[in-house]
Amino acid sequence: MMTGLQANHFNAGYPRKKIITDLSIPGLSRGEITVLLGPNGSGKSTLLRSFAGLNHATGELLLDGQDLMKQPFAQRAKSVVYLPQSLPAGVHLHVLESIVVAQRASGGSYTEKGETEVMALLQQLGISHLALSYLDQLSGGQKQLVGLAQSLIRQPSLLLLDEPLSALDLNYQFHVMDLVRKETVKRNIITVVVVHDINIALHHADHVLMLQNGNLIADGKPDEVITPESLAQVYGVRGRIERCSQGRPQVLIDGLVERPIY
Ligand SMILES: Nc1ncnc2c1ncn2[C@@H]1O[C@H](COP(=O)(O)OP(=O)(O)OP(=O)(O)O)[C@@H](O)[C@H]1O
Repeated sequence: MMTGLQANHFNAGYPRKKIITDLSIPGLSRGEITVLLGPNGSGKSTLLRSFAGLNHATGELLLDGQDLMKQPFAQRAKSVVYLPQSLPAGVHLHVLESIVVAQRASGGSYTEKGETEVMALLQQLGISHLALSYLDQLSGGQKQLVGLAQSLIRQPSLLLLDEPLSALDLNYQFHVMDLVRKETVKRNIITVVVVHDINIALHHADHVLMLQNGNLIADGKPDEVITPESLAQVYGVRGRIERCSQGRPQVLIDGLVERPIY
């Protein structure tokens, strides 16, 4: 049986607006982080939400050979977790309660072992001191970390994170991507993360997908996908790939291409 995630002739969008058309992804492996890149409005959130069954979509979406599109929503929600760009506002629960609710939503029950697991996760994320704080009293970055804890505790096979770093400082961005990597490997799950920072993708991704106008225009290893040519074509910028002192590639942007594509 083929393990991992595969999409065939996948279409997604809104009642009067097709966004993703005839997209095929040959394979995203378990134990790997895939970063989904693309300009604003290119369809990244639409694609992630439709993988989670939250948007209208057609086509085939195979998780370990099983077509998620044929599963009832409740069944799909046991293996696929989508973390939106921001948590819903006005939820008057404290952090611990909100994570217990997430755990129960996936069929888990709050046992002593479960409680130890929740506290260990909060500790790893550096937010155990916030366990009894109310969600609506947290900073944007703290809310993102709680959202990540709620997602991980649900033990998905497919973890979809929509801009989980956008409110985090530089140190936390690295810390969180490191943690996501460890959890992805330890739990042997498929993780797809939307980020805008190309250097985060170069540094942390095993695999990169690049979207433009709802089309998948590149799919491969970070240094195969992130090239001066793709940066010019997709983002309309002139970029160089240089090596930092530790030999890692990083992108430097010199300016816009003369005739921007968009
Ligand atoms: N609920 C909706 N109804 C109709 N059109 C929508 C809806 N949500 C998004 N769109 C449209 O779908 C297209 C893709 O939006 P999407 O949010 O998927 O892009 P994105 O790549 O995630 O963008 P960003 O980087 O800005 O978050 C845009 O043209 C947007 O206007």
